[in-house]
Amino acid sequence: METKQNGLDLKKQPGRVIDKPTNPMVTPLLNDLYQFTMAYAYWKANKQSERSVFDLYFRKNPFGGEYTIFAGLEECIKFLANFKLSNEEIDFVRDSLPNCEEAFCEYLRGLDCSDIEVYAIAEGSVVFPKVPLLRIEGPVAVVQLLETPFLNLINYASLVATNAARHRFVAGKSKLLLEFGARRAQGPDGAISASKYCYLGGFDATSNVAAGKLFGIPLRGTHSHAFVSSFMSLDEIVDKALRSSDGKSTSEDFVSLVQTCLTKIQACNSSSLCGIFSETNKSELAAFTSYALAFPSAFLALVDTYDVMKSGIPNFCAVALALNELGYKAVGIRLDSGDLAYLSTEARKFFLAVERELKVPDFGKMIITASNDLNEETVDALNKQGHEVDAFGIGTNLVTCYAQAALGCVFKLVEINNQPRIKLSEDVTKVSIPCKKRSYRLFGKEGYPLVDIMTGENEPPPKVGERLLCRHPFNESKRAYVVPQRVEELLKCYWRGNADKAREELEPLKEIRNRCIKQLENMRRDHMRRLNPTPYKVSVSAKLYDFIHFLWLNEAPVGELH
Ligand SMILES: Nc1ncnc2c1ncn2[C@@H]1O[C@H](COP(=O)(O)OP(=O)(O)OP(=O)(O)O)[C@@H](O)[C@H]1O
Ligand SMILES: O=P(O)(O)OC[C@H]1O[C@H](OP(=O)(O)OP(=O)(O)O)[C@H](O)[C@@H]1O
Ligand SMILES: O=C(O)c1cccnc1
Ligand SMILES: [Mg+2]
Repeated sequence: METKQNGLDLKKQPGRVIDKPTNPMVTPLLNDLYQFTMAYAYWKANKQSERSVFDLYFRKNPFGGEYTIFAGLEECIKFLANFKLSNEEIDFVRDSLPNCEEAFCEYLRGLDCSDIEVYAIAEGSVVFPKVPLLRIEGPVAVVQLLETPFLNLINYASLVATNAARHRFVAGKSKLLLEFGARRAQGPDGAISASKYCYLGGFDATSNVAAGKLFGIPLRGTHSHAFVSSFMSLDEIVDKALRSSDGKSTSEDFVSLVQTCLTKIQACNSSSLCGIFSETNKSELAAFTSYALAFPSAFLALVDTYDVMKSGIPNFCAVALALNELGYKAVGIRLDSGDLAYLSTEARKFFLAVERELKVPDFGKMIITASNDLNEETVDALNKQGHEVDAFGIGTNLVTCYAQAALGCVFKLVEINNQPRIKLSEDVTKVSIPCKKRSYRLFGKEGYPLVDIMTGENEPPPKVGERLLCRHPFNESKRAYVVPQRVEELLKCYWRGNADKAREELEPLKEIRNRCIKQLENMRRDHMRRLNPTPYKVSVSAKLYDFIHFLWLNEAPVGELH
């Protein structure tokens, strides 16, 4: 039987209060039925406590790339710390299993994760296929009950974090990336998880208020077309007074001030301004003016409701100039349709012309935000054409991971009762790597990671400056000697029921995000490029290679030809 901590609450040990999972739906029942049927069958066979080791890993990087961002670990640890089946849940399991004996229910009632150990790569790390992201050890029936929830918590988190990182890569470091996906995400958890993990993957902010509150992610937003089209005319604006930013004076009629500014722009004889517009849409001007009255120090406008260059931009500039006269600085515009390269360039020219003609310092530096079905390809295309966008608002393609539906992490038994296990397949990429293993990242002379290597648990670790043979796990001819300049052990202990032994603390999201950004910056550029990136090498030690192939031959039946 599992060793209990004498009824001690695992999540409330001194100095180690671990919250519940973010989503209250994450309970032991968020599981596949077969985990419970297997748990029952293990229990019937009196095998439930056999010490097992499982690896959680993926087989192929997503989005046609050669890297993945590991995310979701914190939620797994929260799940472990709070793992307990309620009486109601046990009743449901009893009713869901045929012939369930009461003694099994008693066994379930006593289960927690005090006898589980989890070793993991730090969340936010750049990771590669086949290398375990997590190694989970414990009584086989309990570990089996962790498979589905862990995969659920890691698969989407890592996929969307990787998607975010890829968008960051094409957009470049200097651009502001805003996640706008809540309305298009796959349900409430999709929205909350997307906001969290897009931030982890390098986005700057989210429009999702709940995610801002839950995780402290910066909130950003503009306004929608509905706000613009809800206005009919300037006469709707009743309270027209606006105090100056220093509070020393008040414009009693900000609407007239805006109209005067519009006339000023119209009267400019600059070739960049005149001829572009004559009459602008007055209901749009009313909307912008109202928005500025509500947010004089954070004014920005969605300028594509009627016509970007003939109406939206001149109207925005009129309101921005009026604000400027009262000591405020407008923030900028959002473009949500049309040719974003062309329109952003034209908008910038217009702002610069206003700066020059009307002598308004920094007017040319207005922030131009672009949105509308953006994805890696469109951002890349915009870069190639040349554009003046400062911020990208990205929703649907980012949070739904439109380019790839799932990461495909798996959870495989690699050892039980100290006996290594292997899963064979016709497809070599699906053969599991047996044994309780350690893994290391080896860094080269230039500071970049060169190769990840897995070894048996008891092999001596790779040493700096010492030549080491790294072998492809399945392809005999692929091997290389490496002399590492730095060695980093990848798997660290994040959970053990026995709180007296050291384990890694859970980190704030911001630190995880920093790790992700730093590690991505330290990858060799050819692994990162979008077209035909070079695969990063994942290897095993010579000893583990030999053992894998010995076990493979041992387990694979010899065919007979007739
Ligand atoms: N310069 C550009 N190069 C490549 N793609 C672009 C460029 N500008 C915009 N896009 C993308 O082209 C698509 C245009 O979308 P769509 O055909 O729906 O037109 P739209 O501008 O939204 O028109 P509408 O106002 O009628 O909705 C979007 O996915 C957008 O991100
Ligand atoms: O395009 P996404 O990447 O998903 O970004 C979010 C979109 O959501 C908003 O409008 P919405 O799409 O609801 O309306 P619209 O398509 O008419 O602009 C916004 O204007 C963006 O277009
Ligand atoms: O704030 C915005 O501009 C926004 C938010 C969500 C979706 N689209 C746009
Ligand atoms: Mg849209």
